[in-house]
Amino acid sequence: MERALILVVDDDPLNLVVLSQTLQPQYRVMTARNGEEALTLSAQHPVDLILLDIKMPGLDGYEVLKHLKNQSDTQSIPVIFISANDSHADEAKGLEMGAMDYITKPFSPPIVQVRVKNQLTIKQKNDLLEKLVSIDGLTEINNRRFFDENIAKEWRRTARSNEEMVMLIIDIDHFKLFNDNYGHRAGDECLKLVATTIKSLCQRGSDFVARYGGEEFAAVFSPCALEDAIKQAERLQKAIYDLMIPHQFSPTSDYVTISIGVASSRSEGVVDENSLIEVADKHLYMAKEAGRNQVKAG
Ligand SMILES: Nc1nc2c(ncn2[C@@H]2O[C@H](COP(=O)(O)OP(=O)(O)OP(=O)(O)O)[C@@H](O)[C@H]2O)c(=O)[nH]1
Repeated sequence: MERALILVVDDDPLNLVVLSQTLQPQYRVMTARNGEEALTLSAQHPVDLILLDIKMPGLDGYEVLKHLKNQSDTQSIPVIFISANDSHADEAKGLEMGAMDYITKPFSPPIVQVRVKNQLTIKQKNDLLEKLVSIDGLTEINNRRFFDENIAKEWRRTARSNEEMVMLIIDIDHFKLFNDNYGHRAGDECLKLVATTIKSLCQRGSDFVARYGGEEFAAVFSPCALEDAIKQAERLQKAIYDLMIPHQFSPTSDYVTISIGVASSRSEGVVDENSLIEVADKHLYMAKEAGRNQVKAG
């Protein structure tokens, strides 16, 4: 595993050197001489922990912490305050604002090392927990919770940059008949295979896929033009057919097939992420009505 990345922020160059030397054997260390630089670096790099001096010219440690907590990308980075100030009121203020720990100067290197290690252990556990609650237990792709949290974020991001965003709702055809005839266990295996195939074909940049419901999946592409998403949906449809999972009870085909509804942020009637989902769902319904094993978009 890669060594954790620690950002040390202090306006005193000597402190930066001593803290870097204290941490460097075990961790990767970046340094910042002021609050502004700290915010820039933490926005640009996947920082695991910040050691933050309180009294600095310009933005002080409290203000830096406030900015970090206001940004979704940085709000979960643990912060340990380092300060010459050993007033209990200041310590309480820092912890109240969301700092994880507080070390007073002059610091002892072994204590800094232990406190850093403790916070990194907690962060690793939190990261794992965060990952686990976003993953579907059966298919091991993102779950509905992940989808709900990210569709709104993605909508805001593409709206800000005036880009086009597309959503696919993908549904396995006649899956009840599959379960009823081959058994629930075989149904589970089929779901896993379909999920893995969909995921492997949707790996570009900020694209994401999720299990949306029982035998329904969602894929979100952004930025993406509707015509390109339709081509991708057709590729998906073919890829699932090409798996040649026997489904002799399906009135549609001898193999498992999918129907896909596609909608874009520029489709008629789409004003937010909820209407995007509704329009994609409407197109899925049309694909089912038109005979299944096809893509409908608009
Ligand atoms: N094996 C298995 N089956 C599931 C799971 N989740 C949902 N299902 C099944 O998926 C089936 C969905 O059936 P329907 O909603 O009637 O749809 P369908 O039979 O696929 O028909 P169309 O969508 O109209 O083509 C039901 O039989 C559910 O029990 C799961 O985790 N495992």
